[in-house]
Amino acid sequence: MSSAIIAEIPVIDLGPFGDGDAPGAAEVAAAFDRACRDLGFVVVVGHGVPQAVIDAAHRSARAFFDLDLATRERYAAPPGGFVGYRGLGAEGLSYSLDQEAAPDFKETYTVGRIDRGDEPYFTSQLGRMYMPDPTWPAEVPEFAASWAEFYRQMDRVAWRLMRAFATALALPREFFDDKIDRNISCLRALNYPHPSTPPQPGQLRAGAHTDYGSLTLLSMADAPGGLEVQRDDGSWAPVRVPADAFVMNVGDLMAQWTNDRWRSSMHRVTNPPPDAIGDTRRQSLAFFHQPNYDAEVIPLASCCGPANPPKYARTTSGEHLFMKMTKAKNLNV
Ligand SMILES: O=C(O)CCC(=O)C(=O)O
Ligand SMILES: [Fe+2]
Repeated sequence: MSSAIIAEIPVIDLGPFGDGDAPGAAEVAAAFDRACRDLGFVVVVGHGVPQAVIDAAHRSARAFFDLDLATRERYAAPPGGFVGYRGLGAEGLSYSLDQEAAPDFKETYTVGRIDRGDEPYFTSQLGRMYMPDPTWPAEVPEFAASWAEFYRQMDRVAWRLMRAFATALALPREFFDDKIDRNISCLRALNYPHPSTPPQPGQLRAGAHTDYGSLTLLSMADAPGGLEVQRDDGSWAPVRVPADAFVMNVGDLMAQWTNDRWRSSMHRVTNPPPDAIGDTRRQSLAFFHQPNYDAEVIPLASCCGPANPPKYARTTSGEHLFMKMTKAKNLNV
């Protein structure tokens, strides 16, 4: 990792934040405010997720993608659904920004919220759409348990980050608690195969896009052809993290909540260089944190003023997600 990369994507230790009441909390929150005003990308260390939990989730995903295609396709997302397997070419993230290009050269496996209650919030038609039953590939026996554990741990990290966000925005630290206590986050493994033929014109591993929700946490195994974030001048900065750290990036809903004080930056996953040697397969695990589907998102008063009127109309977490997923062809509706 070059020092330029380290300098560009700040590293923040979440440990001293605690749950928002630890002595170092204010300092950690201030570091997030600075980073989120800048590129909106942070390398998070001290997150508390055991390495064994991270490794087990990666191993299960890898074992799934190693199954033959016919088996993988048995777990294909049903029409109109987004959980389960989606093969090469099923999705183009650039479409979510109305940019047509060749589809992403990736395959994915996704689960929605795992712990659900029996109240209407969960059992209603909307609840079932945003939180469909997860499907677990039987051929990888440890998949279900390793992913359920990883999901819960990531949910906890995201909850702490949202407390850091509230503190950073001079709100009561509990401000987001009741907006994310029944969140509709999804956990997705992305497998970028080693390409055996050159990419189609304009085809990337993942086209340029912004993420839709409050924040995204990414765990990745390093490989040629990786994540890049767009700088102000339009150029792209590589994002690399060690296997024990997560990349955190701000999503659209946080940008809207903060009236663009914070940035939901464009990012993409590039192809491996044509002269890359050996296997360039790459895998990442993304936890897309998405508030409760009925949580209202209205620019915060503390981020607006006479010189800075609200730029966004009211939306809800669910409405925003539905609109973006429909465009990206995550939902066949
Ligand atoms: O695989 C990665 O590193 C990032 C993928 C990504 O940005 C996404 O799926 O939203
Ligand atoms: Fe993304």
